[in-house]
Amino acid sequence: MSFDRTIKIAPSILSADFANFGAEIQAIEAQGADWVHIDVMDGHFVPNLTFGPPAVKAFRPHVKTVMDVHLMIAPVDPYIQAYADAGADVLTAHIEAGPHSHRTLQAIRAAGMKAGIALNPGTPAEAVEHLLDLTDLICVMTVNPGFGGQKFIDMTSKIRRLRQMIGDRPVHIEIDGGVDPNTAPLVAAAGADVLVAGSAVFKGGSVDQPGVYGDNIRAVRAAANSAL
Ligand SMILES: O=C(CO)[C@H](O)[C@H](O)COP(=O)(O)O
Repeated sequence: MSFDRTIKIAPSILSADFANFGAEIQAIEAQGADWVHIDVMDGHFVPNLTFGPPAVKAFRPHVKTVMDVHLMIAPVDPYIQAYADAGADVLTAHIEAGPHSHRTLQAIRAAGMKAGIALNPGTPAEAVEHLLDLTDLICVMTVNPGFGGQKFIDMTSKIRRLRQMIGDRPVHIEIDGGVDPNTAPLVAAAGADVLVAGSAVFKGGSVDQPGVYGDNIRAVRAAANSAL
């Protein structure tokens, strides 16, 4: 996985047809998705339950791009190897999930994955300042995590601050929650390069009408690029 700061669209399969993940992943990739975003929720760190390592392993053969796994679980450390074995390319843990994020990021890299750290809307940019040399991606939540389809919370000043703190390090800033053609320009202008979008990509489409996914992905990408 090489680093660049061009806009990347990462559809969240939280908004896909849960009875048809393989075909949904193939459809979004064929329609221009750059990464595939997988939301792992434990019903404890967030009030919703989704996938575990066996499901992520089952998605792996369908993902030809980047499998971006976002852990909304606590604790994280006991499960890092399981997600490496499942084939995650990027594994992101929340800074709020435990007291030892420094150790967690080291363990994710040691297991052969890119290491991400996510911040809830209430967590300031400075919380990850000591982690910048250990992280490949900072995920800025623009909703309170747990569900798709929520209203965007403006975190543009946090994104700007993070980009300033990151300097010339090869660190992605990913935005997760409420990203659509209206909000994408705000976050792109502030310095984000990976845009997670669930509802905005999957709305109106299906594996039988995959062109809608393509239209939706192009609309988010064009809106983001128009701000650069
Ligand atoms: O992490 C998430 C929720 O915790 C989802 O990835 C996120 O909400 C994307 O969905 P949408 O684009 O519909 O807001």
